[in-house]
Amino acid sequence: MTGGNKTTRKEAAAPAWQGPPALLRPLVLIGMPGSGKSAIGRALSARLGVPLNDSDAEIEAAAQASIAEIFARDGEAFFRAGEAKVIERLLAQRPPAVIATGGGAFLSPATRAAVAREGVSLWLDVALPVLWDRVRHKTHRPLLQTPDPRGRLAALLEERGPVYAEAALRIRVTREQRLDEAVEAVLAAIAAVPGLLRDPDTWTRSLPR
Ligand SMILES: Nc1ncnc2c1ncn2[C@@H]1O[C@H](COP(=O)(O)OP(=O)(O)O)[C@@H](O)[C@H]1O
Ligand SMILES: O=C(O)C1=C[C@@H](OP(=O)(O)O)[C@@H](O)[C@H](O)C1
Ligand SMILES: [Mg+2]
Repeated sequence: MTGGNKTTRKEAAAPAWQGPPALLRPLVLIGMPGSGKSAIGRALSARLGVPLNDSDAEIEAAAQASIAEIFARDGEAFFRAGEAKVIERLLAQRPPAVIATGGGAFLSPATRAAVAREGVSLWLDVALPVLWDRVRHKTHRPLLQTPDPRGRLAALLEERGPVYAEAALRIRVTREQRLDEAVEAVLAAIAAVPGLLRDPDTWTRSLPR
């Protein structure tokens, strides 16, 4: 630990963006629970000066209930239908936002088609042991409230991996990578996509060497 000194050189070199919204199309983060969609999405949106829309948070606000309550009260199918509608709506919002999806959202063929049409998808690919360490002490994910949550997580990764692989972009995030480093890796990947970032050179020039 570095104690209370929170202002590192890297943080000082990467302030929140003050210019016009940098994204020209929505960027849709996909991946397993614990892959960092919400956390990376939040930091990346501040970096780019665009809104962060988290589909789970939108659903919770609309239903005035937590994801766990919605699963228990209305069932997963109801949640999935709401999730698909919310993502369609977020894709149409302007200025284009960073959209953090829930881990199961990209499994819907209709959602995959809408994302490919309107935006750019990016898979945060994180290995099972890292995912497990991040989610094991959390209780807000109903799919993992089972007698064998690690087994469930492994099964979900096995089943979903080939579908996540359909994303336009893929970033492998390792255990060693800090959140700000993962954000820079995402930025480098999206700067290489034509028509996604305004003035992509601005972003690649600011990357640490
Ligand atoms: N690159 C990273 N390094 C360290 N911790 C991370 C990283 N990405 C995410 N986390 C942490 O892992 C946990 C799960 O992340 P979260 O963003 O909620 O994942 P998701 O939305 O994909 O389920 C959070 O506590 C978050 O702060
Ligand atoms: O993987 C899933 O099917 C889910 C992931 C959760 O979001 P995170 O991926 O942000 O944890 C949330 O949407 C819900 O609990 C279902
Ligand atoms: Mg999330």
